[in-house]
Amino acid sequence: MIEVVGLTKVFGVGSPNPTTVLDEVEFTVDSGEIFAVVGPSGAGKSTLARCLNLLERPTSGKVVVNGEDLTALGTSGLRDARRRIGTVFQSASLLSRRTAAQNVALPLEYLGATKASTRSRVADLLDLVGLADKANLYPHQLSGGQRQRVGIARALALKPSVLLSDEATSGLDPAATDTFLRLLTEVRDELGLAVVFITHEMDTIVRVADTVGRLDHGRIVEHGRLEELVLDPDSVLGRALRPRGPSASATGDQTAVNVVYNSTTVPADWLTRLGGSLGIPISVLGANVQTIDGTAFGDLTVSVPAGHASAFVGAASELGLAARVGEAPEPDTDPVGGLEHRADGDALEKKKAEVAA
Ligand SMILES: Nc1ncnc2c1ncn2[C@@H]1O[C@H](COP(=O)(O)OP(=O)(O)OP(=O)(O)O)[C@@H](O)[C@H]1O
Repeated sequence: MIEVVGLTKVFGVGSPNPTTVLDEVEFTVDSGEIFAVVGPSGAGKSTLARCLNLLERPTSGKVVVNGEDLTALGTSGLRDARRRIGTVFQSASLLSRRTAAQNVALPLEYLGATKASTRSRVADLLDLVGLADKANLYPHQLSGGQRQRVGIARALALKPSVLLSDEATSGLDPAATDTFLRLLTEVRDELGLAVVFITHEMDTIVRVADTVGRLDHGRIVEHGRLEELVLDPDSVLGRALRPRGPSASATGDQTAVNVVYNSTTVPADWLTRLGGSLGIPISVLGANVQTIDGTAFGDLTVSVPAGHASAFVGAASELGLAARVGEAPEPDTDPVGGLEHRADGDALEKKKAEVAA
């Protein structure tokens, strides 16, 4: 379990122009839970990742893992504390002159583990991520997805209780992303990890997250369980998690109504029922239905004859749908920033050095 309490990072403290990049960030991730953090470019995601794994000292606030405040530790304690949080970076950040097995062994060697115990643990870890047969290959001989799996194995080498995934699926093709996400949920379940999953890819969140937080200007401005956010017509995150193409517009004598529902609380034939009970024609102008954890979540815009919109909203609410007059609103903020960003060469080298240190 990881608890983040009042986490604040100010760059340039004491300078004339200090910059507050993280501002009282708070969240808790239980063991066995995946918490996704999403936010536009510049929101503070990388800084949050670096403060969580203590590569960066927060200005104030706490990072508490299984009851122990890691931020209170001195420099020598910090080295040990880092072991409790394993990190998978963007582009895996493997050392190019080491084989897959040697990369996974790195944290163990650093810890001073014996050669025999390192060999056995590395074999187990590569087996866990499905790469036992690639142990002696170098990073350039592996696919991007395989490199990320080596990254997971390395992050798990010291048996952390928290796994931090920092834009780890950026740049992976859909199949490799699928494999990575499946592996993430498997290790979460098998090892009971608390996972902090930092990303700008909303579709990955829908597939793995239990809870989601939206970071904006260094603050968590929205936070909740995935299913609740998806069903909330007023949530910026919810709208971004329900991607939908443009809807047709309601014609002159019709009114558009936006409807959001989930299949566990709404009868499957809700549309027919509403049309029948109200005695009006209902047309679908646009729709998205997606399945999260076996439950279908729908977001529709329908048109009803003008003058019947309020009656439709009332009847829909009685059936358990969230309905309101108007088209589905566009997000007022783009929570993902819409950018693919990749670590540049220097940043990668820096991260590699940090991992190796
Ligand atoms: N060392 C630093 N000194 C001063 N400002 C910094 C420093 N590092 C980051 N920042 C600023 O903090 C803000 C957040 O940066 P950060 O890299 O954490 O955002 P991000 O959400 O990860 O962005 P992106 O998605 O584009 O990578 C930015 O405005 C950035 O300029």
